Amino acid sequence: MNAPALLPGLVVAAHGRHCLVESPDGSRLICHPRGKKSQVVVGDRVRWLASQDEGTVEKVDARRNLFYRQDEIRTKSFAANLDQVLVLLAADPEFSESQLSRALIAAEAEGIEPLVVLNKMDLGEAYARAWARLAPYRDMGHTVLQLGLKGGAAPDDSLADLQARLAGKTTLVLGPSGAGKSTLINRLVPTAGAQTGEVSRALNSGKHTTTSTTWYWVDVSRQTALIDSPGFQEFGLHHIDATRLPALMRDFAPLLGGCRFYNCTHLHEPGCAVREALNRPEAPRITPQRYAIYQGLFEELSATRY
Ligand SMILES: Nc1nc2c(ncn2[C@@H]2O[C@H](COP(=O)(O)OP(=O)(O)OP(=O)(O)O)[C@@H](O)[C@H]2O)c(=O)[nH]1
Ligand SMILES: [Zn+2]
Repeated sequence: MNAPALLPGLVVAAHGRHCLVESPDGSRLICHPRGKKSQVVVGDRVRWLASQDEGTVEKVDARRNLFYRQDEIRTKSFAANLDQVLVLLAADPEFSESQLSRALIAAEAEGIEPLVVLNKMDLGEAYARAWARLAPYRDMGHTVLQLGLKGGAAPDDSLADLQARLAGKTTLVLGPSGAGKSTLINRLVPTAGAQTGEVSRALNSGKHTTTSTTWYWVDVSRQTALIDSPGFQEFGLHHIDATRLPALMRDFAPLLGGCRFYNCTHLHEPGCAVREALNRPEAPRITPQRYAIYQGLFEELSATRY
């Protein structure tokens, strides 16, 4: 007897020991990974085998990239095969530069293009302040877009610009609570509610909890996808070695090689090009905020791990 054929599929949600796999025809079914080797994450392309009304994931295709972050001490969440990461911030609540920097470093480490978006354009003064705090990120070469999802501050133009950048791509959407992540997804994905309902019914046996990472198709032709992932607050970078940090920070990277010592940590060495750029008024510059973030992360990632 021939071995049964493995079927191709895409992981659109994962929860505990089971996941939801979508076939090329759009149909979805619950699969269980076979053994530890086939641990899957959202965005994985897999080969699966039907078994009664469910299936088993037999093989995970090689990943183009894998986006890591750490929710708690031990729980890590991932998504794979991403084209870009959208970090959604808002004028209010005030965003944390540390969280933003961590997300940017995590994306850079996997070669995934980050896109920073500042929402709530209608909040005049607070918006101007938040936009100014993002100036260093624009200067270091990040794409930073304006967005107004509510309040009539030219919202349609800003949304159209963002939509054009998402088209045909798979984008992971991250952001602190209250920035407008759900508002954005509901605007871009008219069927988001139905898609979420289907996933929670399949994976959480009826409980409407959106605690897991979820894939949304934006268009009926299934070319554009958004992945919604909770847990931006605790953004651990434990998979990154401290010495890699400067190369992953776009304001630090161009200065590397200008230090007197080839293995400069940029913390205390004389003749350090990074520290010379600190407080400089014009580019290339390192702001005190970014330098403090680097110092903190360096210490965090150099600490002995058990
Ligand atoms: N003023 C203003 N409020 C907005 C805008 N976009 C979203 N909001 C509001 O901001 C609040 C938070 O939006 P959500 O979409 O729930 O934010 P979220 O990021 O999903 O937050 P969590 O569900 O806590 O993760 C809601 O009351 C929205 O109506 C905007 O452009 N301007
Ligand atoms: Zn240095």
